Amino acid sequence: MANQNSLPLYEKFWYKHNYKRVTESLLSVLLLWLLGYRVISINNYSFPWFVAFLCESWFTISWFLALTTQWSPAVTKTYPDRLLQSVQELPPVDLFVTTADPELEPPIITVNTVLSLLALDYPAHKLACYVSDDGCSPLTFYALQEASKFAKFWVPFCKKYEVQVRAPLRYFFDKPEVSTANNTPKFKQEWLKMKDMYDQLSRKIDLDSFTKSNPCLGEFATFSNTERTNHPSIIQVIWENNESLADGLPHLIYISREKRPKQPHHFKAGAMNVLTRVSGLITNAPFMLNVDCDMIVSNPKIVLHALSILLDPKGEKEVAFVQCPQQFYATLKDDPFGNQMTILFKNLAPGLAGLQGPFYGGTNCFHRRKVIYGRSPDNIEKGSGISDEEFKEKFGASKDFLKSAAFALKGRIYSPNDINISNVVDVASQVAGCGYEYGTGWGKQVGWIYGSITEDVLTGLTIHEKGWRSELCTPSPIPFTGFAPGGGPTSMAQQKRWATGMLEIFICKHCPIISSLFRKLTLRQCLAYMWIINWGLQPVFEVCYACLLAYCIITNSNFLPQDLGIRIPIAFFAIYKVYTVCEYLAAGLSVREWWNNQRMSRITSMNAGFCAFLSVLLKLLRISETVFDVTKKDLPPTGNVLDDKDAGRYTFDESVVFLPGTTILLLQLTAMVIKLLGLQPPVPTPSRNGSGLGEIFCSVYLMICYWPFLRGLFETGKYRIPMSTICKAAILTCLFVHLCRRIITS
Ligand SMILES: O=c1ccn([C@@H]2O[C@H](COP(=O)(O)OP(=O)(O)O[C@H]3O[C@H](CO)[C@@H](O)[C@H](O)[C@H]3O)[C@@H](O)[C@H]2O)c(=O)[nH]1
Ligand SMILES: [Mn+2]
Repeated sequence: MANQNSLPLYEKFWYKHNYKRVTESLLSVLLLWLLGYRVISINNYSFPWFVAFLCESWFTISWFLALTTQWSPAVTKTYPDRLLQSVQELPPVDLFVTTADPELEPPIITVNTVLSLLALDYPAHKLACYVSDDGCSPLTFYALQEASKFAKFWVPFCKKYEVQVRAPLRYFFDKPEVSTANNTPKFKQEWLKMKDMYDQLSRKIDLDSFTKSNPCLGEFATFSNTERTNHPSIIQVIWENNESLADGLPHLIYISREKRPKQPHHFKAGAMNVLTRVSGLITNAPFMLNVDCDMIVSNPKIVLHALSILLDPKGEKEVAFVQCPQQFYATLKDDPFGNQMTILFKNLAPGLAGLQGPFYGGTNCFHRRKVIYGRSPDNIEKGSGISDEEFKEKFGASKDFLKSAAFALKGRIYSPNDINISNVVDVASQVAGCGYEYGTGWGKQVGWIYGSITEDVLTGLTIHEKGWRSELCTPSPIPFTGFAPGGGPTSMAQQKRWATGMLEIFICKHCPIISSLFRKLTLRQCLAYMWIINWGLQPVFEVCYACLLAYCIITNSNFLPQDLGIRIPIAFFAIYKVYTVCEYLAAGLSVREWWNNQRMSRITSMNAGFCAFLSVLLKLLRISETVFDVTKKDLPPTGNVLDDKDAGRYTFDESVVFLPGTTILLLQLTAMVIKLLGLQPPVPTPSRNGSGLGEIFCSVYLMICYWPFLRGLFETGKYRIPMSTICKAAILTCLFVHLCRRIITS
């Protein structure tokens, strides 16, 4: 462990962004002014005025939540060289990869992630890579076996030539890396050989050719008679670093936890808990890095950077986990689907780093094992302080596991020289069984916490509420890159899952407000959590606001001030748009990208967010349960992405997630038609004005935001909104118009 007197292994700097603060304060004043104006103009009181006031109050709250989250951003700087000088021996680190479905997550992607982990710049005998396969797929197993054979050539190649991106998929298809070492004929020869081997590997693990080759024979016999949701635990040691060679290959272990149809398996959180227990029995490293199957390491020194924080004398007492940012690779130009979240991450992550620390993002994160086992920062020095009985109740009945957990909690490294991996496999199968957690603390006090399909944020929250901090680690080059989901259905499903998960957190006993009042979550961190939870709440108000627009035009009433007060929302709108454009330009992004994000944030919120709200309502009413739908991961196109005209086109499917948006669009169109044909009723009270330019402008603006949907009404194939959705939306629109008419005639 680090020497107490040495220089800090990492430092944190808070930076000021006065320009941002001034503009945002000005915008806040405008928002408050608008609310104040609504309250004092008694003459304007009406139903639309009241609804508008309600929605705008909510938008103002959201604005303040975002404001405090981003108010005092910080960055950390790590010093891995100091780390290497100050520690006698580097600690072991367990590496976890999760995959769930060989069709949605092609094994070649998982293989690349695993290869990039095996090739980390860290002593190989201190690393062990565990792959959890929730798909129970012989192909994934076979792919990993082949990958480990390939790794014997690949890893030395990477280390010899200091390759930076150690995933062949990217190394061979990106622009060639330039370095002095790779200009020799020898290098070129080896490069060609590696590329050839990789091509063979990818051909072998292709889904179609594999299915044809009857995969249940020989080594794959364990997979015969298994179904994805009904099979015993399968644990296979694919590669064991027998002689503990520092320059060999890390252990590679395949795990498919037991699944039975009637037993809840808790999706990814359940998989993570199995990984934690199995690795606890085998290597029991005090630190664990977890990545999704598509998150490739693009900075091989990342472990050293993260450990600089975790082993720093101060960090050791306070920091529970180190989160690296999520960025995407081979993304489409100008972010047509608004899902690369560049600006969001740019503001949010440092903002959080300046508070209690970044949220746990589910991937690219280094955890301390004892924190995952439920340790609080204040009982670090004290013993575990609980009886054997309680200990067993918390961690389950496996004696071997209890022993390893006791070691981990004391922060001691389990000396594995008496452990022969192949011998522990039996015990490991037991802790990977689906009955193991029954009646224990797993998922409640220990491990990844159950109850939300964004288990990551929930687990991070339970750690923060114990008083731990977390840190952001952003060395250059960026440590991990993943694949951004495609547009349309995939991205909507993901956004809906996130918003649903956030709401589940809001209604569970770890709700940030409770945690802040009664536990150790700091107030501003609580507001930051509330800000992301708001992804599932704000959509309700957005949908109301959009309906209000149509209502005002259809009934010839107004909700916007018609005197000089109109200048307040106009000023807000103008300043906000100019300010956000500048923010994009300053980050080196285009105006197009800005616009795509502006409009997509309306679309995702009103569709995915609103549906998430409804699905949580259904869960509360016990009508349906929420599920974790895995995001489909597409291989990056081998051709030039920029040439593919269709790549950025919005696609639809039958999912109800598109219904709110389609309805809102039809409503605005109907309102416009009513206005243009002069079908609006006369103004109800003569002392009032009817709907004005303001309402028309807002409605037109909304339709421009919904451009992909507008096109979707007339396109063909997957670019078209399905007829069934259009019909449902049309029925809802008719109902709404009918209701409006009823209200005015009554
Ligand atoms: O039953 C399941 C479902 C998912 N996964 C794995 O979980 C990971 C994340 O799933 P993905 O479909 O890629 O979801 P994303 O929305 O891209 O993931 C983000 O959001 C999730 C929470 O919703 C977090 O768990 C992820 O870490 C975070 O990257 C993948 O490796 C999956 O293989 C499982 O292991 N078992
Ligand atoms: Mn993902």
